[in-house]
Amino acid sequence: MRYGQLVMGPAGSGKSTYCSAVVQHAAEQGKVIDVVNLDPAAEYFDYEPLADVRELIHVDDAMEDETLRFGPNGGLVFCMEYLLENSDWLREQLGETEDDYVLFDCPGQIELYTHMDTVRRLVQHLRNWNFNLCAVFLVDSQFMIDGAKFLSGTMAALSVMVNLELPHVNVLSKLDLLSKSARKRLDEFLDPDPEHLLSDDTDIWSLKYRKLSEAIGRLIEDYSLVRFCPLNIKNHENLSDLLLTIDNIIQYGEDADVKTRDFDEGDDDDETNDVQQSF
Ligand SMILES: Nc1nc2c(ncn2[C@@H]2O[C@H](COP(=O)(O)OP(=O)(O)OP(=O)(O)O)[C@@H](O)[C@H]2O)c(=O)[nH]1
Ligand SMILES: [Mg+2]
Repeated sequence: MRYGQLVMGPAGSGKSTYCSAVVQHAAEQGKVIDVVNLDPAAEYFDYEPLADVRELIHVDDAMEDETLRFGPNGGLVFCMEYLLENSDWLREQLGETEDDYVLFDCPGQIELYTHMDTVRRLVQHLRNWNFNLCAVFLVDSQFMIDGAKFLSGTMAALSVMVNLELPHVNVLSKLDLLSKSARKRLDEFLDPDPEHLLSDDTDIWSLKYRKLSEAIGRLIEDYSLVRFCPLNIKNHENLSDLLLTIDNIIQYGEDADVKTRDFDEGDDDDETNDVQQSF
């Protein structure tokens, strides 16, 4: 079994920065976590990727091609399709090492996750290659401190959850950038009461669609559909807690122990040894 996080979220939500921080955090504990860049349009990240989709196809290839003539968005969709058609490339790059832990730094084009099936098909491949995956969906906390934006961010997260059918963790990123008063307000959003959140919205559009917004808010609340983990990437403890949550979901660590016993000692007649091992 191998382990992976599919790091997703809107453009600029902090995906690549999160990947670097996780790699560094793991390294400080003597663990190796790799990152695969899946963004064909990436210009900058400061991790050393295990694999980089730009070596297979770059968004410029799709845009500069005389017959394709894509713009940046269509180009990106084309590149992701191309990656799927050439999934053997990714498979080779990933190798077959047991117990590997890989972060997949995805592009920031939200429609790839919300309603297109590109990422869903990628997930299928990764599962076939023995990856235990968790979707990590980042949303910039700066956009989440007003009622309407919070609902819209929540709906985006929900639509990814429904589309991908993967274990899912939502993360409110860039907490370090929030002012003190904004951080206080954020508490209201972490355990949201949508009716209260929407009571501040007074513009005409909000008033007109108030009932609809309230109904959506109630749905999210009543069914506990979406929860967010706040992340201040500069706070080690905070990052540790988040990673622990994710590691539990993908059973990182647990499976590895079980496997050692099952396969290495399964044929061993010495039962006392087995018993000792399990404690
Ligand atoms: N202060 C602060 N800045 C952050 C944090 N995360 C990201 N940033 C900044 O936000 C900008 C975008 O971050 P990226 O990590 O490139 O975001 P991304 O989601 O990978 O962006 P795309 O790949 O373009 O979709 C960069 O200038 C980062 O330095 C954070 O936790 N705190
Ligand atoms: Mg990025």
